[in-house]
Amino acid sequence: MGLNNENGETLMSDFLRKSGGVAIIDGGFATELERHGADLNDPLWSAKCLLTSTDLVRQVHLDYLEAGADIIMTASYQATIQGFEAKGFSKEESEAMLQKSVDIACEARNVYHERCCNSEMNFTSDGKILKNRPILVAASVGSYGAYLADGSEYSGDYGDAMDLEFLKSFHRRRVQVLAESGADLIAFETVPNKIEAQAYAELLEEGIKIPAWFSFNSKDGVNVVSGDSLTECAKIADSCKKVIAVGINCTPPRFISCLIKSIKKVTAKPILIYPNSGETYDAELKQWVQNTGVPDEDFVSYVNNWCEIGASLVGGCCRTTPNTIKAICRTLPSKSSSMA
Ligand code: MET
Ligand SMILES: [Zn+2]
Repeated sequence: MGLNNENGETLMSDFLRKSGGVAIIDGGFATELERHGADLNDPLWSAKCLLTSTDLVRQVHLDYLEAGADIIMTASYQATIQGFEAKGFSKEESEAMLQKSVDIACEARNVYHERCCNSEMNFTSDGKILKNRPILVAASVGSYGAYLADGSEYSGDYGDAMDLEFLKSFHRRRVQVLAESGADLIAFETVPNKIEAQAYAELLEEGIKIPAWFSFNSKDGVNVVSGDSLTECAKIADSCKKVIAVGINCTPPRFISCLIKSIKKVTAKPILIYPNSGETYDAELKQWVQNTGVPDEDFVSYVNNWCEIGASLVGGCCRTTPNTIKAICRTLPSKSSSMA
């Protein structure tokens, strides 16, 4: 199953239909690698594992598929050519690393489909989901602020001197390489401001052959993290033909319903939602602070409401785990009935 033809929109609606109306996105990726012991204190963050622990990357993808995810996102969130070059890699080697992030996710999908074919049950006794279904690989692209790793990913503040052409040239080659990598779509994640959304939209118009989604983050339930208007950001996504879904990630669950309502006012494209656990990230301490986190059951208690008011792709971001994804699957009537 791919979305890579001229008509990504039709294919997305087809995918959603085959997924039972709501598709499930995976959960936190980098934080899950950390939970398995990876040390990601590095400017490359999760992409460091593309250099050191490819087996773990593949395993985490598989864990999410076995938890019920219909879409897995590659380990390329913070994989930038500039970031690899700063570590002494050549341009060719850096591009090969981006390709590798997609190859590993595709391998996990193949292994998963084999396991499904070899299993007579849609469920194993230890609670794994082995149901043959369409799976998409989304090539993750984090923001310029994520590359800077200085907290601007959550402030959206790139300074007054920032301009559109700079951001386009920063992202261009990575987006081109990922678009040719065999991924089904590009996931622009945690987009912190309007100028970066505009840069992505213009890049997509430069002959990029696969569709994309735009996912913004918010810290007040009203605007995106920079203070730019969410509706203006979502309008940029709406006007771009290559964009097949718009939504929110890495934002506390309590803000989500309000954000869905704002997005819905300006687009008819499918809305995607993958909040974090609600804990806050302290950029100075480089730690998650467990003051406002919600347990999986509470997170999951919101999910049906998000779908009722308009979300059609739901998953989790930082600090959510395969257990969160399993719980999302169990709570969605369309998913749980097909598992019985
Ligand atoms: C800071 S948001 C990170 C998003 C990325 N997909 C991950 O889960 O690692
Ligand atoms: Zn996150």
